[in-house]
Amino acid sequence: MPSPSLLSTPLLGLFALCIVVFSLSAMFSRKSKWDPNGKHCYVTGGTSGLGLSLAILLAKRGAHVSIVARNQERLDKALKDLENVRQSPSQKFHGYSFAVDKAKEASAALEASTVPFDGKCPDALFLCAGKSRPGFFVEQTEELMVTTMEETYWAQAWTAFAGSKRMVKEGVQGKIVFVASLLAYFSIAGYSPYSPGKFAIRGLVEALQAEFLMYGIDIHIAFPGTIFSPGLEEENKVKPKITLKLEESDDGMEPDKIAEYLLSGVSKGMFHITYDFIGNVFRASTRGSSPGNSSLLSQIYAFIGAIALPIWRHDVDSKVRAHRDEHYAYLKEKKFL
Ligand SMILES: NC(=O)C1=CN([C@@H]2O[C@H](COP(=O)(O)OP(=O)(O)OC[C@H]3O[C@@H](n4cnc5c(N)ncnc54)[C@H](OP(=O)(O)O)[C@@H]3O)[C@@H](O)[C@H]2O)C=CC1
Ligand SMILES: CCCCCCCCCCCCCCCC(=O)[C@@H](N)CO
Repeated sequence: MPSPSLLSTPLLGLFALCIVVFSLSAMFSRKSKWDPNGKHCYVTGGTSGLGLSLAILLAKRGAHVSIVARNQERLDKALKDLENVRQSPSQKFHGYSFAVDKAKEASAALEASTVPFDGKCPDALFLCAGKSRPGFFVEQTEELMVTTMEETYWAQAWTAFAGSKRMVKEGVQGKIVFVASLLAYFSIAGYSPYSPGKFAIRGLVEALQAEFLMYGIDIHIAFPGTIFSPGLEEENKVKPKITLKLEESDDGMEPDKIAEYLLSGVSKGMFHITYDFIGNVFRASTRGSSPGNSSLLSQIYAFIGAIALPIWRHDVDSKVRAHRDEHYAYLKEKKFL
C-alpha cells in the first residue's frame, strides 16, 4: 500500500493547480465595477417590492432615477421615498404612469423619461415590472394565457425593445437588466401562467447578450426566489394550496436585500445573477454555455445539484401525487368536472 505521504503528493499538486487556475481567472476577469453614481437609471415597476427597493438603492448611490408604473398615487409616494434618500441637489427623480406590457406605452414611457435629459436615453434599464397570477393550467382561459404572457414577458421585453433601439442609435453603451425568477430555470405545479413568460425572458437575454457585444451594451438577468413584496401578498390570495406547499423550502427574502444582491451582480458584470444557495444550484445545473457559469464554484454547485435535485424532484412529485384526490374534489367543486 502506498504511504499516506505518497498519496497526498498528487492531491496537493491538484489542489495547488486549482488555486493557481482560480487566481489567474480572477486576475483576468477583474474589471472595474459599474457605478450608478451620476447615471440615469430607469426602473420599471419602481413603485413596489423589488423595483421600489432598487430605485431607492440607486438614488442612495447617487443615480438619477426614473420610475415607471401604472398607479399614479403609488408613483407619487415612491418619488417621496426617493427624495428622502437624495444625495445631491443635482439628482433628478421622475415618475411616469404607463402600462409597460403594451409596446406603444413602453416606448412612450421611455421617450418621456428622456425629456429631462435633453432627449438622451437612460444609461441603465432595470426591468422589474411583472406580475404573477398562479393557478392550474386546466382552469385558464385563452385570454388569461395571453394576458399572463404580457404581464411577464412583454412587460419587460417591450422596454428592452424600445430601449435597445435608442441605445444603439445614440451610441449609449448602457445596461439592460431583466428580472426573471427562479421559475425561469424550472417550474412547479401552479405556475403554468407565469413560468413560460419568465423562461421566454431567459431566451431573449441569451440572444441579446450574444448580439449586443457588438454595441457594448451589457445584458443581465436576475433569478430571484420568493420576494416578500406587496405583489407576493396578492398572488398568495389566489395561489393553489399545493403550490404554497411546494414553495415552503424557499425561505424568501426582503426586497431591500435582493435589490442589494442584484445591484452588486450588475456592478460586478455578472450575466446570470443568482445570490442564494438554491439559485446558485439551479443556475449551475442549468448553465448551458451562458457566460460566467463555468467557474470552479459553479462546477461545485452543479455537483451538489446532481445529487440534491433528483432527491428534491422525487419529493415534489410525491407531494403532487398525494394531492391528487384533493385536487379532483376541488375541480368538482369548481364545476370543472
Ligand atoms: N414576489 C416574488 O416572490 C417574486 C417576484 N419576481 C419578479 O420580480 C419582479 C418584482 O416583483 P415584486 O417585488 O413582487 O413586485 P410587486 O408585484 O410588489 O410590484 C410590481 C411593480 O410593477 C408594476 N407593474 C406591474 N405590471 C406593470 C405593467 N404592466 N406596467 C407598468 N408597471 C407595472 C407595479 O405597479 P402598478 O401595478 O401600479 O403598475 C409595481 O410597481 C417581477 O417581475 C416579479 O415577477 C421574481 C421572483 C419572485
Ligand atoms: C438543493 C435544491 C433544493 C431545491 C428547493 C427548491 C424550492 C423552490 C420552490 C419554488 C420557489 C419559487 C420562487 C420564485 C417565486 C416567484 O417567482 C413567484 N412568487 C412570483 O411572484
